[in-house]
Amino acid sequence: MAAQVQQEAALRSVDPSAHDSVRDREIGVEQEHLDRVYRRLEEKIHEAEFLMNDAAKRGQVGTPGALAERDAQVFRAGVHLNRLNNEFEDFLFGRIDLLAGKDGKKGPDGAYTAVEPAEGAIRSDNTADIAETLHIGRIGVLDADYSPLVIDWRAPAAAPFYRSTPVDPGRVVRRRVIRSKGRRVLGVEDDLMRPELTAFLDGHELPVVGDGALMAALGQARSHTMRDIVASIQAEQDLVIRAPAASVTYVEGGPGTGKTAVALHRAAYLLYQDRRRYAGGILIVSPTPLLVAYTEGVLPSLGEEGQVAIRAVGSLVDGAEATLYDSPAVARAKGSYRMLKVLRKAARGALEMPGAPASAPAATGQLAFGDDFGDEDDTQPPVAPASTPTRLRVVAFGRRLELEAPELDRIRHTALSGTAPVNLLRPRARRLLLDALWAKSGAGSRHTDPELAAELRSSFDEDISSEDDFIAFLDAWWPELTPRAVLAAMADERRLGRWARRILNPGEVRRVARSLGRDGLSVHDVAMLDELQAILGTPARPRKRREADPLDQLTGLEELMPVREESQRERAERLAQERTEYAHVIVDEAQDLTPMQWRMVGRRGRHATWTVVGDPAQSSWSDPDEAAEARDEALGTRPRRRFTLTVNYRNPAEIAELAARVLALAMPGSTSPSAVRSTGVEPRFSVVRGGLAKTVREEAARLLDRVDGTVGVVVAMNRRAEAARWLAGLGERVVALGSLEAKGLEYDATVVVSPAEIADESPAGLRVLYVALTRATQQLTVVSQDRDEPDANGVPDLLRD
Ligand SMILES: Nc1ncnc2c1ncn2[C@@H]1O[C@H](COP(=O)(O)OP(=O)(O)OP(=O)(O)O)[C@@H](O)[C@H]1O
Repeated sequence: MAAQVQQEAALRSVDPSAHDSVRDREIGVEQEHLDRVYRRLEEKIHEAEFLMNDAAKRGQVGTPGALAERDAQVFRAGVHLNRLNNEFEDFLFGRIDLLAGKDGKKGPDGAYTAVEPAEGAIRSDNTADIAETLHIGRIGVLDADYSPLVIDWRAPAAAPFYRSTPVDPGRVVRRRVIRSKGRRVLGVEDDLMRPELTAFLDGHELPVVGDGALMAALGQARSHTMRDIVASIQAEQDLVIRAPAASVTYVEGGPGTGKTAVALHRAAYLLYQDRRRYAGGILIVSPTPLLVAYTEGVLPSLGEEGQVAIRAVGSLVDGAEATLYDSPAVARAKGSYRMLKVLRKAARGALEMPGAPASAPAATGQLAFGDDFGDEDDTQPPVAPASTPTRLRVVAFGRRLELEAPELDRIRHTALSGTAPVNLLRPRARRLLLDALWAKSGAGSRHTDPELAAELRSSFDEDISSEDDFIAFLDAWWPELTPRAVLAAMADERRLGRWARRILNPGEVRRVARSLGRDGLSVHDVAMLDELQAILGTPARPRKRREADPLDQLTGLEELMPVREESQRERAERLAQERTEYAHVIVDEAQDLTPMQWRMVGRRGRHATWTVVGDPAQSSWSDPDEAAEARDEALGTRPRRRFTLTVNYRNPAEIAELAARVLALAMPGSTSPSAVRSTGVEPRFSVVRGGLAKTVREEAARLLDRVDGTVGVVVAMNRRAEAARWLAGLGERVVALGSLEAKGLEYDATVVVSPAEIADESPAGLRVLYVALTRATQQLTVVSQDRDEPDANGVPDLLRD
């Protein structure tokens, strides 16, 4: 509540009488500053280049260390300018005007460190002078005299830009957001933190321009990619972004409270704080490829690439990419802890059917999902069980030795006792076979001299191990199993039934087996593959020698300039690809991870610090308690630091209010976040007339006319394909998506089709409907069919007050 009061006060504190001439003058002021920043950067490049040329001419290269430092300086300045010119639309985006501080201490970035104003900074007639002005940008730039021209947004001196509120303003009098493109300043928006104060800057009263930066940002049309919020991060969000990285930072908040945005900005902040530590990589786990695609531009816009991997939960295992959704019943079986027990049995049981394919069919790698949601009744041909050798025959010392099926079974059973990874037990099984054959041969009892007996035994082992029949037998009887092969083996209903006895019920066995017989992998299959990899283990292989990397040989600047930049990025990408463990793991939409997925993600952060963001009210997983247990297991005993975000920046109050009715049904007693703005546009209710397709198409077209940006049409999962057809020809601004795919995304306007259908499609359906209803930034239309039981105004039963 306190946070909301602060927000509202901040938003009211704007001078409405600001004239365009004042605005133009203030844009001019900021333009001058931006010009100075660019001049300084160019100066730095020239300085470095001059030093280098001069040294080269005179042949005075100095120490190798000094030369390398100078080369690096030129390189850094070049990269800076390049990035400023090409990548950052709004490199300089903020400014704060501050009162004099309590003491005169300066920090490493050249700014005063005091947070509170000095006594007497505000005179008794409520006037004051601005003592310090700081500009905030995506990277820091110092002037020739080391005074700060631009402060990096992640530096401590930039914190008041985000933290100051009218309730707790600190030294900040005016906070300004600057909009620029390339080298041109386009606009400014001010918020007054001390509206009661008349402040002077260089003898002139401080001018105030605009309607407030946050509102300007929230009112902008949406595109299909997320924007960074670096210019308007709010105080409660800033606390999370800058929270110390130790242990686990746990963030909860309702829809639209900025959890995803905060998670991404936190990654950039952590890298800035301790780049060396996070060279070990930061992993961001996202629920869907659609959300990955939506968010992956944010970090590059903050100047961070390479060190951060954003991966969908279905793409965490190298070489596997989920392309299918499972039906709710199958997902429940595959995602729960019960599946862990089944996999352990399957990994051991699969040894008995070595004919299983070595790998399942390759995934397509597309972002689209298959259309098998709810198709449990499709019949799939069962996979024919392959045979296991049931007898071992070898010849030793001129005698034929045999082991029959019961003996082989006993040996396998002994070899498999314990929990060691199955693939690592092959040497043990081999030894047990040799022991049994040796016993059969009776040779051991013929020699009483232990030394002679040992020698004989050793040559017996050597002879047999090199026999082709024995090698072929071992390969067939104890093959090296791959996770894919075991998963494929589980597609056989009879086998799966054996492995899942008393764990899954017969209906679950049938459905899971059928789902595993399809082409392609589901998100839940990927977690199973990862678990199997851990259960099976990878036998050690002889190491390949690493090829010499020509980059390791580079020393001179000519090579450094053009080659190094490109190749370092390539190398970072390669390393990121190869990485399986991370220094920090950020889990977005954490409420959706199943126990099996938590185990998979946990393996990637065994030694990591964590940031976990989520909203239990949006969970599409049916058993939250089981998931919480798995989460706690993955995070271990690390201490938790908890934050709650309370303000909804996405939905106008009119939409948030409607969604809150569903929240009351989905999670009675929970509170929804308070919407930061209202648009005066109530949600629209439309009842199907002349067919569902026609109605939805008309409503989507209507919204396309009313908003500048995107329109999302959210349908139950099994209607995705037909919904895409309904919208054909309406253009790229409109998309159809299944209820589960809507997670984390947002649109200017949405059409939610048949709330009852979405609510009924899974045990977590009401929470999924809550997600669907909270995707719009401006307008929402709800289309009802008969099963929604709309009233005279078209309001469906589920959404009535
Ligand atoms: N401080 C801010 N300034 C400007 N825009 C903001 C701010 N905070 C959040 N937003 C915007 O609000 C919207 C919602 O943010 P985000 O998607 O991060 O919320 P969320 O909590 O992850 O939502 P959900 O739980 O529904 O996925 C985004 O458009 C984001 O850019």
